[in-house]
Amino acid sequence: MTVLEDIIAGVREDLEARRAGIDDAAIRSRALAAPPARDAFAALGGTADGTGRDTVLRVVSEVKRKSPSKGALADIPAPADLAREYRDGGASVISVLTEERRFGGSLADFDAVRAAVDLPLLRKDFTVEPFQVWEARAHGADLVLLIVAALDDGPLRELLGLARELGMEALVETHTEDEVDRAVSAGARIIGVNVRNLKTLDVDRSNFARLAGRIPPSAVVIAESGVRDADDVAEYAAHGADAILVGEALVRDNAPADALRRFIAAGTAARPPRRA
Ligand SMILES: O=P(O)(O)OC[C@@H](O)[C@@H](O)c1c[nH]c2ccccc12
Repeated sequence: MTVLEDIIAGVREDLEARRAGIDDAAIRSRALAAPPARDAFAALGGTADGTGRDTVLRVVSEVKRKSPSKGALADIPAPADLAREYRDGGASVISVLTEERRFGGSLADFDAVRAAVDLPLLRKDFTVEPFQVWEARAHGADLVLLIVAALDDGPLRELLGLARELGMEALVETHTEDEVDRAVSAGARIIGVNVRNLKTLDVDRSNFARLAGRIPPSAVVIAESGVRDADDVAEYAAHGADAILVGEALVRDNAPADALRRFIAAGTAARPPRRA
């Protein structure tokens, strides 16, 4: 069993436990009653013709307590306070991990962040069932995560379609050429290249440059994982990242807002001219 399969088995068990407490009809009506989703694609600089590439490097800042590769990363007594720091530092989107077993996240963390800031929020979890998409919207999410390695084409399209029906977008995460091509043909317009292989947890930053060029300019390209400092940000930006997704380096920093400002400045300065 790969790490990814192992995580998903736990996610499915936890999902069944939550479903015992709230039925499908109830979660759907909560989702439909929630205030409308914010436009995450625009917040990330996306435009239909790709002109967003002229603008600043955007950051998706993550609330991440622990990870399967590194264990505990930071004590986060109040996710709402961290979220306000992220907002003040210029985050475009905040990602909140809700996977409990390996990442120490929860929907309670998500709710706390939702109550504290008005930015678009990514519900970061291993989304494998439509119920999780309804649930995300019911909690005020604007984006869900769809990991191509975890989904066949049918479910990938179905979950992406449902997210959009509910007014949300999806961050469609890839790690190989084939996954990028599957994301593009499914119609994804926010595509992440995760330099961490979720089957082995190995990080290879050079993967980003290799894969980013396959993504059409109409999509927002997000470099995910492995940012240690402003030099890493500049490198991703130079290779075509419109945005970066950062967890560890921000949660470990005593002044995350300042770190964010440095990342945004370094990434914006390194961005190449817009691709034709
Ligand atoms: O902490 P890092 O190295 O900055 O990585 C953040 C983010 O990319 C990582 O948390 C992540 C990327 N894809 C995921 C899928 C599920 C859970 C977590 C992730």
